Amino acid sequence: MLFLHKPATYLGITNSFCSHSATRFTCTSFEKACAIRYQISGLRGTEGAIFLFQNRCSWILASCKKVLILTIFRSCVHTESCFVPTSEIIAVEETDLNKKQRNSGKWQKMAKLHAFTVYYVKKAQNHRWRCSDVTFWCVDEQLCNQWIQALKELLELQTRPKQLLVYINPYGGKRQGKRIYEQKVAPLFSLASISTDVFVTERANHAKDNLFEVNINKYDGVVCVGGDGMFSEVMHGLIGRMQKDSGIDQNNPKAPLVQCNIRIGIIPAGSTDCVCYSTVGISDPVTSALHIILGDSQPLDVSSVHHNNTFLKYTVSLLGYGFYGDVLKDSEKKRWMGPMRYDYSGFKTFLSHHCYEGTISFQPAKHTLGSPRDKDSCRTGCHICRQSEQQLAEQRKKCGLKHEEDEEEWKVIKGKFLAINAVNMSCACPRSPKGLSPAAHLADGSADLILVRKCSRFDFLRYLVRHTNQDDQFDFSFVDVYRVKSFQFTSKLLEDNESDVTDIGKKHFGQFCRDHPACCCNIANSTWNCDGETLDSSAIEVRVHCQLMKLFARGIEENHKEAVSNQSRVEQLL
Ligand SMILES: Nc1ncnc2c1ncn2[C@@H]1O[C@H](COP(=O)(O)OP(=O)(O)OP(=O)(O)O)[C@@H](O)[C@H]1O
Ligand SMILES: CCCCCCCCCCCCC/C=C/[C@@H](O)[C@H](CO)NC(=O)CCCCC
Ligand SMILES: [Ca+2]
Repeated sequence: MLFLHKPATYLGITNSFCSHSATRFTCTSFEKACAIRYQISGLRGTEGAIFLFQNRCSWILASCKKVLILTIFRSCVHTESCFVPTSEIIAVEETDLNKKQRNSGKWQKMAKLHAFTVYYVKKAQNHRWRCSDVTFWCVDEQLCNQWIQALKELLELQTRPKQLLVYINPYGGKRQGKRIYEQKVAPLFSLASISTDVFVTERANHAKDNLFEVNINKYDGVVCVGGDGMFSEVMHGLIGRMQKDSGIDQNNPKAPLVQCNIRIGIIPAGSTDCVCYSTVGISDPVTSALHIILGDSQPLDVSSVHHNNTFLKYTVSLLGYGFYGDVLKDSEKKRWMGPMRYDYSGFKTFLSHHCYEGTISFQPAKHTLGSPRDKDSCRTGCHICRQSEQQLAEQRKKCGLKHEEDEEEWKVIKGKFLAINAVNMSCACPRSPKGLSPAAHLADGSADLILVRKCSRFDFLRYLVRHTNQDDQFDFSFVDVYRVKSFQFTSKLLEDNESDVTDIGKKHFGQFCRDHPACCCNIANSTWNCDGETLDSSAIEVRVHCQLMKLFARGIEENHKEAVSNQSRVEQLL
């Protein structure tokens, strides 16, 4: 149990909301406390933090402030302590004492007590977050209310969602979406006083169609419970609605799209959950719910895919031709298998070892500082993404929504490929923890284009295995990777058909290369896997739109080493 003294004193010492600058600190009589406070304020991440000291021995705080403060700090030296930034407090509630006292017999004999509970984010291993709580007790009702009021005011200052629109796909992944939402997410939203309008979808595209009709301005965000396919649906609904409301023609591949400011939260309940994993660092419904509650914001690049001036789809994770297109096509017939379908179809497609001939042309992304071969990955507060954000703002200032003519050079590559993968983000997921392109950025306005040329089955297996371990998957002579801002692809079959439409033999799908009977090259086209959905056209034109939308996420945080070392420095000071 923890007992507290007056909010002003406590918060003053610990550099919380009442004072952000050292000079405004007035508690000069407490020399030791002052010294501690000055040193704490020099630590990164402690601005505006309240410090909750967990202490196994319980005491009621006396009125003598000096003794009180020193007592707190002294008694913390050898005990557990933690500090919680105010931005990571979930809720503050008056505590139901009847319930608490039943659990703690010794307090029953005492005078009337008052208490409140602070719910906060506790960071665990592997980017997992949990809701933890600490209860503060007090004999003085007024003091207790003063604390509750002070903390609630502090929470009001945070910009957090209050009203959310939730779509649940009951059939995604292992068909657990509804249960996950009701048992793990809804109680947290209610604790954080978030109101929700919940739709359980009844068919594919239900959520997307609904987003064109609802009064979207009523909501601070949209939550989708499901996998990448469900996220894609919600994203298409929101971006499409935004363009429609602004009179932008999505069929024009060069149209500058209007940014979508309403954030999407993803509660993972699908088969791959790549977007969630790549933006949060883990596929875990409670962690995602807490990111939504705190009102985190992560901008995201979105690519548009067109064919012959017709809009096909948007993509944020994988746009893959060849291997991943074939895996998807085969796996769609096996949906009943659940997430296992990808393992089955993956193995089958690997054995078939088809390669496809075609031409890729692309514009290298010269505006961004990074390269796909960088050793560092995109992390929370990434400076490369921030630089792209600044460029975007400058460009908007200069041209507004006008389209800027793009004269930059195109590179052309012809060949036979086992896989052509374009990824807007790393595409990390539980199957591949560092993803298809570990150094790809979430919001730098570029995609990584990975070309896997024809090679032996054994070499392709070596390449695939590197998606699952720490080795560099680009360190192969048959793999090339480019950072691009746009690209086009045309299959050889289509090129031939366009140049010689009378050659009927070439239109026969499913045949193999006639010139070289032993060749694995498939005359038929593969299909594009666009974030887990197949595209009808093999010839496509792709353009990356920098930071077109936002998620309730903060990117993957650096390992907790830094946070832990901050905390232990605070402990040392105490
Ligand atoms: N009620 C529904 N009935 C049938 N299909 C639906 C329904 N609601 C949504 N869908 C569609 O189901 C598709 C797949 O859903 P979802 O992405 O949630 O699961 P998944 O495919 O198992 O996971 P992942 O995309 O991560 O591999 C989506 O494209 C979505 O449009
Ligand atoms: C011998 C060991 C070889 C193991 C190779 C494992 C490689 C796994 C890489 C996984 C990359 C996933 C990229 C994300 C794609 C999503 O947009 C999409 C929709 O959810 N999922 C798939 O297409 C599902 C794709 C699943 C492919 C297996
Ligand atoms: Ca990107």
